[in-house]
Amino acid sequence: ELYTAVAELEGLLHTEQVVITTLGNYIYAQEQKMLLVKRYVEAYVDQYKKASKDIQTYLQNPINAYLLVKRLTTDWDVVQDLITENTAEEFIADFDNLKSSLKFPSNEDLNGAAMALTRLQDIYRLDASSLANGEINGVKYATELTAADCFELGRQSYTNADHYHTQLWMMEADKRLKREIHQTVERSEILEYLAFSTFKLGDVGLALTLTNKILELIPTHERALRSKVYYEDEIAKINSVQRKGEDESIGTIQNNIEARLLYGPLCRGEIRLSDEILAQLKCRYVDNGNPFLKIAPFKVEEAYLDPQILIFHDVMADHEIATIKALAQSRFQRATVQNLNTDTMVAIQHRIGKVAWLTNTEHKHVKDVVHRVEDMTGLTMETAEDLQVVNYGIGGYNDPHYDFARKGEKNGFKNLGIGNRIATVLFYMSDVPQGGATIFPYLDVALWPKKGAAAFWYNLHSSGEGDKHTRHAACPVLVGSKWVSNKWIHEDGQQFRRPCGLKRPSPEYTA
Ligand SMILES: O=C(O)CCC(=O)C(=O)O
Ligand SMILES: [Fe+2]
Repeated sequence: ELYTAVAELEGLLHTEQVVITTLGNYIYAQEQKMLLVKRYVEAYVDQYKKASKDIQTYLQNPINAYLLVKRLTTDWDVVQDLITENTAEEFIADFDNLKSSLKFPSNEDLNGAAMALTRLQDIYRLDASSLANGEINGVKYATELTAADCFELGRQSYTNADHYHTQLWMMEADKRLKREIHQTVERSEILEYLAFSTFKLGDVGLALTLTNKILELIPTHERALRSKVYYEDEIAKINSVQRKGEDESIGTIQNNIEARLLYGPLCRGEIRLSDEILAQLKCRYVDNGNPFLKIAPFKVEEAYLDPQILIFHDVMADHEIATIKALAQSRFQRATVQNLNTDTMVAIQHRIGKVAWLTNTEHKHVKDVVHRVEDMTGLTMETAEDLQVVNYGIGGYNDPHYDFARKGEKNGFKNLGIGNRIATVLFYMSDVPQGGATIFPYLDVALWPKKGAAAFWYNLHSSGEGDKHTRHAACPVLVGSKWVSNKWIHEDGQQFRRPCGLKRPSPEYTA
């Protein structure tokens, strides 16, 4: 669970630093030992050369005779001790200590980090070759991947039964391997995964060709020999009966990819509102009739009119952000969201970010922010939920959802007042260099995080019905660390603030 938030990754960098120092010490100790052994060898060579010139004369000298015997007794003992002395053991003990005292990522973390990369690949249409070059959208951010790095991405995809990405990354691994002087992985291993994923994706013919390539490299490769027979059988079957559809897992994975591609264009910023709509959107200063706000009114920008989505600029100060982040960081848990489809595996995966809830009484800055929400919206905070803080790491996202609870849905609202979530105020507590937009797929609206700004919209029509158009999602973070906080406002207590009716009133603001 470490990979989800950039803040957590910092701990791993510390681990790496300690690992580097420990390994450096180990190498130094080994080198010192080898230097000593080398010195003994040099002395042996030196004397041996002298002796070889004239063996008889050399051995007739009692000093030489003594030295020869000494070299092969006590000196040799020293050398032997040096070689057999296990300096490694000492370091192994050190490493065991490190393991228990430092943060080390698990295999699950590795899988999560790899999945995050493949998810970003889909949504932002990043091709494997550029990614392997360390490039994201033309900007070089990272070092190049080796064939082994690509191979591991493929292998992680394989463990998730994601044959599509297995194939992509094994192909990239093979391409890179050809250019490597010091080869980082065995070609036969790449080909094996490549053949299997290719088969799973429906191309038995190519799977067989790839398997034959393995056998060219290693004619006795047992698994390849078995696969060859199997693939040949499959081909024979296809030739007799038209082969039925592939196994379901591929369908599901491809559906997932479809789902991602559906909102990919919005996440990539490829879709813009029409000029007609844009022309109607305005910016203004708003004081909501509040005398205090006359002096410093809110700067409000309309992001959409129906339903109304407003952006409030500069409504969270840097020092408030710092406090809220610090409070949240101390109690992060992996985000969980209620899931109606009961597929628990998926439940963890449709939102990846760390979540913490902050109460008003925790810190003056939290209280100030919540009070500001009341001024911004004109709605009571009496029945609102605590402030929810989220930090999305690389690849962190939130699938399309409604903030309100639908009929028959058990709501998992925190500190809930009675009633549904009438409105959402979403504070952006960081800028995000690439990715991380909040998108409204039905409206073609994408809100790009801007530190200190907040988005505000009503989730419910004034009748209390959920507004279907408010469906929204958080696009995966491509580069950076995204911090937001949600203030969910409830229906209860808003009766005199937002009169109910059958039609949605546009919130009234006095400019
Ligand atoms: O992070 C975002 O941009 C949206 C978050 C969101 O929709 C939620 O937490 O309910
Ligand atoms: Fe939401």
